[in-house]
Amino acid sequence: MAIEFLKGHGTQNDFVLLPDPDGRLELTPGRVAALCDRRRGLGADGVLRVVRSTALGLPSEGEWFMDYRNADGSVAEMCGNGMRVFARYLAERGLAEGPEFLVGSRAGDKPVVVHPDGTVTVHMGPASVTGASVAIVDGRDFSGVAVNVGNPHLVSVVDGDVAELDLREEPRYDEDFFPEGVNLEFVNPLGEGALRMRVYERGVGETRSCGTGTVAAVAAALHLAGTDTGESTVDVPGGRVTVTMKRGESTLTGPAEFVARGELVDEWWAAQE
Ligand SMILES: N[C@@H](CCC[C@H](N)C(=O)O)C(=O)O
Repeated sequence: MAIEFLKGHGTQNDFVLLPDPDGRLELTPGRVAALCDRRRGLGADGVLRVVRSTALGLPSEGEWFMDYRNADGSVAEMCGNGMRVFARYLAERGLAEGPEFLVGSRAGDKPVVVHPDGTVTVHMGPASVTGASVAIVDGRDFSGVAVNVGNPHLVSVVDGDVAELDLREEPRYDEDFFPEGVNLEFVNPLGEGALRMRVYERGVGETRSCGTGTVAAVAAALHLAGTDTGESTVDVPGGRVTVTMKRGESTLTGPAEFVARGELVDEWWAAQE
């Protein structure tokens, strides 16, 4: 059976899409890690399996479910950049009707709007501040705001330029506070309604963008300013997104691009465990 794939990205957070409407693929952690490997596979930060909600038996009112996996093969609740790419794929393939529709995720159903220029707005839902903790980079402590966007984040506003941080190794964090692991964002305010951000993603490493991370960053910045309402651009190494927050409810708008499509080699797929 030929297995189709597409390669796409949202602000250079890149994904392999696997259309699998009836949930027939045996998508093991080993196969996900092999697909995402930039030398022995296609290379990506994560995999987006395009599957009907009914095929997975997961509760969703949307016809389609974004089954997201990190590059190390782990499952995560939500991926904001992936959701934009996923929504554009459904719209362009004619699998979803109209520019506005619902997509299922492990963090709940997300209303999406695919704009005529190919950018996508995702209604991300609540971004909840859950406390305070500390990330340690290169022996330096960075206090941060913990934010849940369906998945866990710790956002640290940094005094110096975020470009100077060494994120080759995973920063340390309080494992008692984040028993499921955490995505770590480092942020510079750039003035009213503008942030710059770098991120070290759980299950991946440093990526060039993280959509849920940008929402967490804006929620944390607003929280520190004593509000839960506002709008901000977020510049990441891979581009720019815009986040709005209204009484803790968020939207994420940004690009969704496709690079390639093709078929996996059957023998290669079969050889992965
Ligand atoms: N890149 C994603 C987030 C993917 C999941 C994350 N690594 C986790 O484990 O929670 C995004 O754009 O939101």
